[in-house]
Amino acid sequence: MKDITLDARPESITFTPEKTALIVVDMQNAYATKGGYLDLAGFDVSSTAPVIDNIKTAVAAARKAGMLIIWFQNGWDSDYVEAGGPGSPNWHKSNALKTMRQRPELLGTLLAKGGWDYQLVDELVPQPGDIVLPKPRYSGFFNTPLDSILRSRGIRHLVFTGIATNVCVESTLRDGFFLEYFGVVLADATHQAGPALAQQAALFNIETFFGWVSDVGSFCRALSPHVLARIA
Ligand SMILES: NC(=O)N/C=C\C(=O)O
Repeated sequence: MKDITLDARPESITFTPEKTALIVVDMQNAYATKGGYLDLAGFDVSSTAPVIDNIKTAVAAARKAGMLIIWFQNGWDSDYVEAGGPGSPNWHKSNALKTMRQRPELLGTLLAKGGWDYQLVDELVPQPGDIVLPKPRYSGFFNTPLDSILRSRGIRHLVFTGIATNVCVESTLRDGFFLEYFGVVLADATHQAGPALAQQAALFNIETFFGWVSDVGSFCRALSPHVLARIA
């Protein structure tokens, strides 16, 4: 197992691919497809197609390099018991729940397990050996087995892709920081919920306070000698 060095901001970062996970956050129809939750709630999802392509490229490179791939799906049971009632801030702040309160005909559809909105987009298909994890809140560390999955494999470095940069990606990376994980975001494999400034602000926060920011081209370039060495 050899280390690789990835060009990143504010400085390059070195890690062992076999001891690193690529985390794909919430690439569900809800967040990336017209007619899904974000679109119905008034967020712009018109430029998510290149992000999906870039995630596909990053996942393929990571898999060849021996990295663990973890896919998150955000949501709840179709009765929304897991979402929490009025006693939970989630009930008050979740735009999916708010949208359904405004449009009761959508109840049971947005972010509901088993439905189209909850499904990963057609272009991104987990493979045997990948791990698919449901999560009930923005952070992938909250009420999920993520930490023990990573610790049991000796994984300390996390490479993040997915939607939304400023919500679930940033929340998971921040919680990882507090748990002593090194978090890197591939900026062109992420997309914000909200205006472009939300993307810039999230990347600024990550680069300055919580982790590192790179891109899919740099990630693939950094991994390619490692992939060739694994094949030889
Ligand atoms: N996956 C996310 O970043 N989600 C953002 C908002 C939401 O789920 O309401």
